[in-house]
Amino acid sequence: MTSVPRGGQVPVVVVAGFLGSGKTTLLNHLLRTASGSRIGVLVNDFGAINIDAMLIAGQADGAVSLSNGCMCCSVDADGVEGALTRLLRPSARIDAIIIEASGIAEPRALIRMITGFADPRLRYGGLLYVVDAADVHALRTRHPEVDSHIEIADLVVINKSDLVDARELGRIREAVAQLNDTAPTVATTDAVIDAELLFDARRRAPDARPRSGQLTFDELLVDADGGHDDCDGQIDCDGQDDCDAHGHLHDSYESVEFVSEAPMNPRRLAGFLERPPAGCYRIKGVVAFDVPAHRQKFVVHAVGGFVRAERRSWSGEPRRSSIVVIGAGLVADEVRARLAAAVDDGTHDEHGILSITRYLVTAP
Ligand SMILES: Nc1nc2c(ncn2[C@@H]2O[C@H](COP(=O)(O)OP(=O)(O)OP(=O)(O)O)[C@@H](O)[C@H]2O)c(=O)[nH]1
Repeated sequence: MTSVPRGGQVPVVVVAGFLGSGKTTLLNHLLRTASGSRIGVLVNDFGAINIDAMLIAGQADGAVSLSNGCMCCSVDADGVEGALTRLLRPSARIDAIIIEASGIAEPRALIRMITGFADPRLRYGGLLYVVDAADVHALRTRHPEVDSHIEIADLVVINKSDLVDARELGRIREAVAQLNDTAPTVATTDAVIDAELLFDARRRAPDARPRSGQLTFDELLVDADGGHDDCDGQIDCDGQDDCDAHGHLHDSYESVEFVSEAPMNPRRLAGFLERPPAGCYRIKGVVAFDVPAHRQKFVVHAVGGFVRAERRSWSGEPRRSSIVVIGAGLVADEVRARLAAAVDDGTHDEHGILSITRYLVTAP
């Protein structure tokens, strides 16, 4: 990827990759490790509930989240432009901006949107494309358009390399190189990459005022009139030049959201994650259980056949479960009915929590 020129333009790096490949994990890693740099983050999630923004380190610290469907296709690019403009104001003193595209965004349209902004303080910083090592071959068969995304990447991160052996990793590298022989590839577990690959983290002038890490949400919104976009969870696409979207991945994907104020039953929720409804590819959510010693916030993920859970603390937000199910051909009523059946009805189940805790990973 390119480094920041002395002129001081802020690079805008797009992080894209299919559903569940590890984009949020990567972003979180960068936010945790690039402590010397101030990174502005735009998160674009698919669906009305922005789970990704909830999962960004520090509870959306420094994140402007745009839950208006697929960013590349929002008719009104002002939402993105406005957010970028806020991040670019001098008082924000941002070193780099990362846009996490939704898992079914069309990177080309996003890149055109960024390069189309006539703001001299901004420069396109490249496309980082994340692939899931365990799924990339099947994904390319299912969605051949992924090849064209890899072709235009400036850096390809082959994530989840822990799930494949060295020979398979070699095959994936070869396949990526056949599509794109100029972009470097990095094989990672838990998307651990060096921030220097994305932008020059040493850019700050020696006499610059000390900075206190990431911007807070409030700092970002300080001069935001209207702030976040009016979002209705719809994907708006009018087929403009910047949005020759027909044939985009999101055409065939939809999401179903489920929110419960009552806690979930761990065993039944685990059953849902392990045997997802027909057409489901991806499930993610934050979940509350009413189980002694397990009343923390559980973050649950299912991608393909893989389930993962993390335990975090609630940081002031309501103890509520929010789950997003993404797939093709989902029957929304059935999905919601199955999740409703996984709400805790008070049935005693002494060891039920084990069906979730067995999937716990230590947050990287
Ligand atoms: N085994 C394994 N799991 C990983 C790795 N990186 C991420 N994951 C898990 O994969 C799941 C999806 O990761 P995310 O970072 O949320 O993926 P994403 O690309 O942001 O997903 P979408 O927002 O749905 O597109 C989570 O359960 C992660 O913990 C890895 O290197 N190995």
